[in-house]
Amino acid sequence: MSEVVLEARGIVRDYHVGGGLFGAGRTVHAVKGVDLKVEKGKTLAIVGESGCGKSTLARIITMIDAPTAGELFIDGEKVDIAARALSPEMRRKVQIVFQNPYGSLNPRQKIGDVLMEPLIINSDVPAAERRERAMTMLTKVGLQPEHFNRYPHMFSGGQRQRIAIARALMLNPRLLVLDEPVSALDLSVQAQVLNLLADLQDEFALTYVFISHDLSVVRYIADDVMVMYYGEAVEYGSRDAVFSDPQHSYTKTLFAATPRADVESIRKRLARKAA
Ligand SMILES: Nc1ncnc2c1ncn2[C@@H]1O[C@H](COP(=O)(O)OP(=O)(O)OP(=O)(O)O)[C@@H](O)[C@H]1O
Repeated sequence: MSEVVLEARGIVRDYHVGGGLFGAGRTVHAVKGVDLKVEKGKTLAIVGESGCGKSTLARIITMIDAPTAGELFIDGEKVDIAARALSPEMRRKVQIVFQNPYGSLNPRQKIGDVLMEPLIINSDVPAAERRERAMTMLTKVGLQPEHFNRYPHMFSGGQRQRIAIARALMLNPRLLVLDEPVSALDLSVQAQVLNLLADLQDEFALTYVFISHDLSVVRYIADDVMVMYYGEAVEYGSRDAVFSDPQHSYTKTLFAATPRADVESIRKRLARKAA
C-alpha cells in the first residue's frame, strides 16, 4: 500500500492587513480551503501566478506558519502548528529550499559549518561524525570535499543552490518543500539542478512539494499538479491529466500563455542532460 507522507485538509490562511488605531483594515484570503495528498517518493507541483497563495501554502506545510483553519498531517500524524513545542522529530521531517540561494546562506559562514549547523541545533551527533556527514552530503549534491572550507561568495548560483539542498537534507527529512528552487538560475543550470533533485529523490525516497510558476519545469518534475488561482486549487490531478486535458478556464489560459517553443526547448535540453 502506498504511504502518504503529506496530507492537508481544508487549509485556510487569512491575513489581516492595514487598519491602524482607527481603521478596521481588511482581510486577505491568501489560501481558501486547500486539500492535498502526496505519497512517498512523489512530487506534487503547485503552480500559479504571483500572489495566488503558493508561498503561504509552502510556509504552512513547512510548519513555519499556522493556518487560520484546516488540518495538516505528516506521516499520518496530525500537526498542531500553533503549538509552541512542535517536536524536533516533526520539524526534522519537513525541510524547505528557497528560490534565492544568495539570501539563504550566511556570507560569513563556511560551507562545512552551513551543513553541520542543522545537526548541531537538532541532534547530538558528535563533531567528527557531523564533519563526515557534511563531507558525504557535499559529494551527494555534486560538490567536492575541498569545498568544505570555502565561503558562499566563492560559488556560482547553481552551486549555492546545491549547498542549500545539501543543508536541507542533513537531517534526513521525509519531505522537501522546494519554493521556486531553480527560478533564479540560467536554463542550463536549471536542468542540472532539476536532474540532481530527481537523483536525490530516487536515492533517499524523498517526497517533494515543488512550487513554481514555470510550466516547463513543472512538466518535467511533477507526478501531480495543483494549479492555484486566488487562493484556491482550481485544478488538481496527475501531470498528464492536467497537461493534456485542463478543466478550468484559468488553467487553459495559463497554458495558452506559455510559449510552446520554451516548453519544447527546455524539455529537449533536460532530456539530453538526462541521457
Ligand atoms: N504576511 C502577510 N501579510 C499580509 N498579506 C500577505 C502576507 N503574506 C502573503 N500575503 C498576501 O497573500 C496573498 C498570497 O501571497 P503568497 O506570497 O502566498 O503568493 P505567491 O503565489 O507565493 O506569490 P509569489 O510567487 O509572488 O511569492 C497575496 O495577496 C499576498 O499579498
